[in-house]
Amino acid sequence: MTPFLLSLEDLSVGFTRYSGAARVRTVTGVTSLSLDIAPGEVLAVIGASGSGKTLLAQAILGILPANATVSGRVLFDGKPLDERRLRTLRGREISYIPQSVSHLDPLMTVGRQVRIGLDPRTARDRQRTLFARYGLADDVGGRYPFQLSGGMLRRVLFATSVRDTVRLVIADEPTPGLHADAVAEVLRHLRELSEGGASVLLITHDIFAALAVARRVAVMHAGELLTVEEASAFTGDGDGLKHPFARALWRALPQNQFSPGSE
Ligand SMILES: Nc1ncnc2c1ncn2[C@@H]1O[C@H](COP(=O)(O)OP(=O)(O)OP(=O)(O)O)[C@@H](O)[C@H]1O
Ligand code: NI
Repeated sequence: MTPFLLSLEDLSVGFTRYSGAARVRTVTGVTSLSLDIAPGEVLAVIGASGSGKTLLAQAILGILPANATVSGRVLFDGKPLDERRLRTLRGREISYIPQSVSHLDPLMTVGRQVRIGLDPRTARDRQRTLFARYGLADDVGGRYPFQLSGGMLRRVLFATSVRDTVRLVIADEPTPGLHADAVAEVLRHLRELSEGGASVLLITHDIFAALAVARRVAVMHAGELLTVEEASAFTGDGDGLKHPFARALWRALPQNQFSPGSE
């Protein structure tokens, strides 16, 4: 039995693009990516916009865009995560906190959306518990997404995606546009999930958010996973980082103010 909850083996995602009359071009979104996540581990994936982070999440969840082709293997509990297993695991053992609050249904009250997938007999009680956990007042359940603030919508997304049975949480950019307190709150929720035993894959642009919760940080660039670094190595001048790209990324942060010629 593998010690890993999730293993990606040589995962690639490509797109077919039609340019001109019949010329077909394949564009790679993710190239030969291999990665393991241990039970209860928080692993962050960082990388610039377009580096393939969301595709990685979508490949694991089996929700890639229709024009994507995928190869390689995704193992959950050491067994291939095929469409059939995904159908039973998604929303129960594997949950997804999507990049955009536009994943919420604009025409359904947020309370109903939080109750989707819950046992109908206990759904109302569970909703109350989840709302309390994420600091949402009870009456918020009767409102529609457009009636809530961005921060409240983020918390609703957590409430819709988090179940007691969850073993893997994939959070895609849960913090952009939030003020510092709200970021800290989101990170605290992710940490709580991992303390409860779930593995967390945190996708983010924000390296400091990543370092606040993750033990390891995977660095993506142009569809490739360049390196997986220990979070503790992102310190000082980054000498402990294995990969030159990770060192460059770290040193280029305005917070790290390395004067030219200081190396
Ligand atoms: N449906 C699609 N058709 C063609 N190309 C796509 C499609 N979806 C994504 N791509 C391409 O794949 C690459 C990776 O996209 P992805 O959404 O994974 O990036 P990302 O790292 O999540 O970026 P961001 O930080 O902006 O969310 C991009 O270059 C994008 O143009
Ligand atoms: Ni993305």
